[in-house]
Amino acid sequence: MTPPVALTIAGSDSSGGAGIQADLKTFAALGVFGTSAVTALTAQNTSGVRGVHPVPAEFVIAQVDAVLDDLPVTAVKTGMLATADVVRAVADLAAAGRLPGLVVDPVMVASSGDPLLEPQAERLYLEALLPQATVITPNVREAEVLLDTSIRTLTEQREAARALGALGPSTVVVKGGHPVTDSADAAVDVVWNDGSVYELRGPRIDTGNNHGTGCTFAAATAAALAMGRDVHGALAGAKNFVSDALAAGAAWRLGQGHGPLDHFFSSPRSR
Ligand SMILES: Nc1ncnc2c1ncn2[C@@H]1O[C@H](COP(=O)(O)OP(=O)(O)O)[C@@H](O)[C@H]1O
Ligand SMILES: Cc1ncc(COP(=O)(O)OP(=O)(O)O)c(N)n1
Repeated sequence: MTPPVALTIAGSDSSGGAGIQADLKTFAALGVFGTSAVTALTAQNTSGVRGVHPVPAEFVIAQVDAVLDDLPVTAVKTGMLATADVVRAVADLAAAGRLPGLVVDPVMVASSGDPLLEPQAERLYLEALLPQATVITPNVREAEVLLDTSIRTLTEQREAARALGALGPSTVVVKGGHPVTDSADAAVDVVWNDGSVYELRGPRIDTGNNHGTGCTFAAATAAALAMGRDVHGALAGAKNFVSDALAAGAAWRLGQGHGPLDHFFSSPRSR
C-alpha cells in the first residue's frame, strides 16, 4: 500500500539521535514515508555540538521544491532552521500555502547548551513563521525566549501557551521535558487550542538518554497529521510515542553523554 508522505526541514545530527535523523526514524517507525530538506550540517555527538555548517537558504528551498513538486506530502515538520534567511524562506513557503499540516519546532539551543539558531532569527519566528503553523512545539526554555519571560510553574507554562496562541498558530504545545518546579515527577506538556488549554501528562522517565526528545515529539505529531489524524489525536499519539521510545532506550549505552531514544521500540530487536 502507498504510505502517507511527510517532509522534515531540519538540521543533520551526525550522532543520529536528533535532527533529521530522529525525524526520519520517527516517520519510519510510524509507517510514514519520510522526505527531508537539510538546513545545516552539525558535527555533533551525545556530549555536544562541535560545529555547524549552515546550508544557504536558496538550496534549502531547492530541496523543498524538489520534494513538493514530485511527492504527495501531507504534513511538514520544521526543526533546526539555523539562520534568519532560512526562517524567512520557510515562512514565505508557508505563506504561499505550500506547507500542509505544518508543525514548527522552534529549535534554538541543544540540550548540551550549544546554540542552533542565529539570535536575529528569533524575531522572524515570532513575526513570520509561528503565526502560520498548524502546531508549534517550543520547550519551556524556547517559550521563555519567544515571550521574553520566565516560566517556573505549571501556571506560568499554561499562561505561556495562551500567549503564544495569541500570535496566530492553530495549536501550541509548551513541552515540559525540562521540569518546572511543580511538575518534577511528571512530564507535563501544556496544549493551547482554539482558546482552551489542557495537559498531556506522563510519568517522568528517569534516564539520561534524552537526546532528541523534542525532534521526536514534533516528528511524531507531523507523522500523525500526515496520516489524517486530527490534532488532538496526533498530539496524544506523539506523547505516547516519545514516552515509549524514552522508556525503551533508558538502559542502553550509546555514547558518553546524553544518549538517544529507541525509536524502534516495537521492532523485533527491542522485544
Ligand atoms: N524524562 C522524561 N520523561 C518523560 N517524558 C519526557 C522526558 N523528557 C522529555 N519528555 C517528553 O519529551 C517531549 C519533548 O519535550 P522536551 O524534552 O521538553 O523537548 P526538547 O527536546 O525540545 O527540549 C515532551 O513530550 C516531553 O514531555
Ligand atoms: C541538528 C539538531 N537539531 C535539533 C537538535 C535539538 O534536538 P531536541 O530534540 O530539541 O533535543 P535535545 O537538544 O534536547 O536533545 C539538535 N541537537 N540537533
